[in-house]
Amino acid sequence: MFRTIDDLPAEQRLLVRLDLNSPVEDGEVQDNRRFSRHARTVRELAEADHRVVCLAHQGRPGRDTFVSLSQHAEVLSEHVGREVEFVADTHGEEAQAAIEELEPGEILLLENVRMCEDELPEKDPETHATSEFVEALAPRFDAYVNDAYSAAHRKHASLVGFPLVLPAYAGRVMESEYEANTAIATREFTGPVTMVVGGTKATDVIGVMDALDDRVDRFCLGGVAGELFLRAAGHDVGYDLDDGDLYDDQWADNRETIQRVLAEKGDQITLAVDLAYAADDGERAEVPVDEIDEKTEEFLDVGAETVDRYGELIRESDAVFVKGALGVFEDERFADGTVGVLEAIAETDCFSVVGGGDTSRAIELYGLDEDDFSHVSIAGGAYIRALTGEPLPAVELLQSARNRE
Ligand SMILES: Nc1ncnc2c1ncn2[C@@H]1O[C@H](COP(=O)(O)OP(=O)(O)O)[C@@H](O)[C@H]1O
Ligand SMILES: O=C(OP(=O)(O)O)[C@H](O)COP(=O)(O)O
Repeated sequence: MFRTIDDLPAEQRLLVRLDLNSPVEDGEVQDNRRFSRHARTVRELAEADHRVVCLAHQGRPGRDTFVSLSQHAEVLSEHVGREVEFVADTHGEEAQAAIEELEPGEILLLENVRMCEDELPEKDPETHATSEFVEALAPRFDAYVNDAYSAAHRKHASLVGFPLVLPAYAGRVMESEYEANTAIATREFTGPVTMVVGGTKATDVIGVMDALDDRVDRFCLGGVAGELFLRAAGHDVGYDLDDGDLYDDQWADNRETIQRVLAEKGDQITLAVDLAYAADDGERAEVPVDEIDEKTEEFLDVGAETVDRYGELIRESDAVFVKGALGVFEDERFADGTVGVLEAIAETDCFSVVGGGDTSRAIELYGLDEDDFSHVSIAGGAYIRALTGEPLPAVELLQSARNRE
């Protein structure tokens, strides 16, 4: 394991890496769970009289979401309940002056770290540790805290460079995400383990099923990926209507794998028995999968019978993991599958983890209580990698930093 902020000496000058990467609409940064989660770490550090200098990224160069972090400082400040000063500089003179002026308990957010050209190239930690960026900032601090679990799959300077040159600690988000997302591999469960997999990306679903078939007793499928598996099982669904582009390319790329997974792990796989679509009057309608001779509708959710069956399986489970939505829950008419499954989980006392940036959004959208789940992840790509057992470089560095001491 790694050291956490419980192990920090008193009154440190801390460089704290957060992941505040957020949706941006019409130039406006949207508040989301990443702010509230990281605010807990930042508040705890400030209340302990550390000097807290935060580093974070937003978007990628060339994209609309690549904006300054000035708005992030305001949103973060509201969640922390203390002023978060912002400086429009990553590591130059202005940033260094603001860092020097900081008093114990004060919080500063530096500019979008991806505006610094040393940050983004994926390089090994040793190279990043000797970059101008890391060499300019590191001497200003006593220690480095990484709380950016959801970016831990990236080998960027701010994630892998500092733990080589500063004592390194995990923040509260890093700690809780790591523990929950590796639970599927590390915890012993006494009863059945169920995994609900959906969403739009077949490769994610296949990767999870391939990596976890010895840990998971049954997979409940939905979403686009679920429809592709229905196609592999011989149903006349899982292809694009007209000019859609969700199914056919994924089918061409993954057909053999989906068929292999279905053949090898069929006993563990539960597929939808009914699907939902928008009828001519715009209302939700459902059809049993066995009655579909030809796909004439765009299926946007699993049906009520499927939700009942998945609910039964969840109630029998000792642990449930969720990756990907069962339908287009952003449209209220097609939220029944995703919300029905989340409600079933919330009502049980099984160990539960809900992940995937989009899927976890359904929790607040439909008024579910986050506390009814063991863990709601704020990670997307890192969550998938954790489930499939792929290493997260920034986490490994926190672990090796501890071993070096
Ligand atoms: N049948 C479907 N057709 C189109 N989109 C779907 C369908 N089912 C689920 N989705 C979409 O999948 C998205 C979530 O998928 P994905 O990005 O793979 O998962 P996450 O980011 O939550 O891990 C949701 O935004 C939802 O609208
Ligand atoms: O939002 C993030 O990842 P996610 O979309 O997989 O959750 C992280 O901030 C990483 O961002 P990146 O995928 O631009 O490197």
